[in-house]
Amino acid sequence: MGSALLEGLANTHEFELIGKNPINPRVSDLSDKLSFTLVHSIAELIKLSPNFVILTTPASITMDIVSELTDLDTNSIIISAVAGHSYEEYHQALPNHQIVRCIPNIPVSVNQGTTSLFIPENISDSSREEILDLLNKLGETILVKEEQLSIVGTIGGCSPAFVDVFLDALADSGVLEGLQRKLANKLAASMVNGAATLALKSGKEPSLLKDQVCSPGGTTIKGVVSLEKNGFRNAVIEAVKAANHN
Ligand SMILES: NC(=O)C1=CN([C@@H]2O[C@H](COP(=O)(O)OP(=O)(O)OC[C@H]3O[C@@H](n4cnc5c(N)ncnc54)[C@H](O)[C@@H]3O)[C@@H](O)[C@H]2O)C=CC1
Ligand SMILES: O=C(O)[C@@H]1CCC=N1
Repeated sequence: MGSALLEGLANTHEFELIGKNPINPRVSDLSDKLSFTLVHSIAELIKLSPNFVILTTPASITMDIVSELTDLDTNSIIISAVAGHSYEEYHQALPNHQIVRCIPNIPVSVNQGTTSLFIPENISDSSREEILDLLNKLGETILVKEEQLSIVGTIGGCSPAFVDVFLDALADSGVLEGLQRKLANKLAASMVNGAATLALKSGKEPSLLKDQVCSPGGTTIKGVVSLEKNGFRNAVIEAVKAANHN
C-alpha cells in the first residue's frame, strides 16, 4: 500500500515525497524510479518536518512506530492507512497530534482509488481541507464514521483483489475458447472498467443495469441464472464477511 500511495502522489508532481522503510531493496528501487527521499529512521523523518506522515505498516508493528513519533511536529498530520487500530489507540499514544484513519485501495497508484476516511472531531477545518486535498488527488474519498471504517474499508480496500479473481476467471473463460491470454485480459478489464463507469455515471441500481443487458430469452439471462445456480452472489457476500470479521 505504501508503494501504491507513493506512486499515486508522485504522478501528481505536487509533493516532495519521503519514504521511511527499513533496508528493503524493493523500496530503494521505487525511490530511484519515483525520485523520492528515502530515510531509514524515524529520527531522520522527524527532522524533515513533513506536512503529512502516512502510516502503511503492518498492524502488528504500527503502535511501536507510533510511539516513536512523539517528537514529530504537532503541525504534521498523521494519516493512518493501517487496518486494525482504533483512533483512540493513536490518540492515547500521541494526544497532541492530529491523527486521522483511512483505508485506501490499490488503484490509488493510478489515481483511481477509493479511500474511506474517518476524521475525528478535534481536527481543525484547515487540516481537514488539507487532508481531503491530498487524498482526493488519489481518486475518490468517502467520509465515514469510525464504526463504518471496517466494512467500508473492506469493500473498498479488499475488493480490488476479489475483482482481480473475477477478471482472471473471465480471461480464463476466453482462453478456454481459444483467445490469446493478453487479449482476454484486456477484454475483461476494459469491460469491468466500462460497466463500473456506467454504474457511476448513470447512478442506476446495479440490478436495473443488469436487466438492461438481459434480452428476453437471450444469452445473458442464461449466464445470470448460471451464476445464481453456482452461488456467485453468495460467494461475494461470504468473501466480504470473511474479510471484515477476521
Ligand atoms: N494492501 C492493501 O490493499 C491495503 C493495505 N492497507 C494496510 O496497509 C498496511 C500494509 O499492508 P501491505 O502494504 O499490504 O503490506 P506489505 O507487507 O506489502 O507492506 C508493509 C511494508 O511495511 C514495511 N515495514 C515493515 N517494518 C517497518 C518499519 N519498522 N518502518 C517502516 N516500514 C516498515 C515493509 O518493509 C513493507 O514495505 C496494513 O496495515 C494494511 O492493513 C490498507 C488498505 C489497503
Ligand atoms: O488485506 C489487508 O489486510 C488490507 C486491508 C484492506 C486491504 N488490504
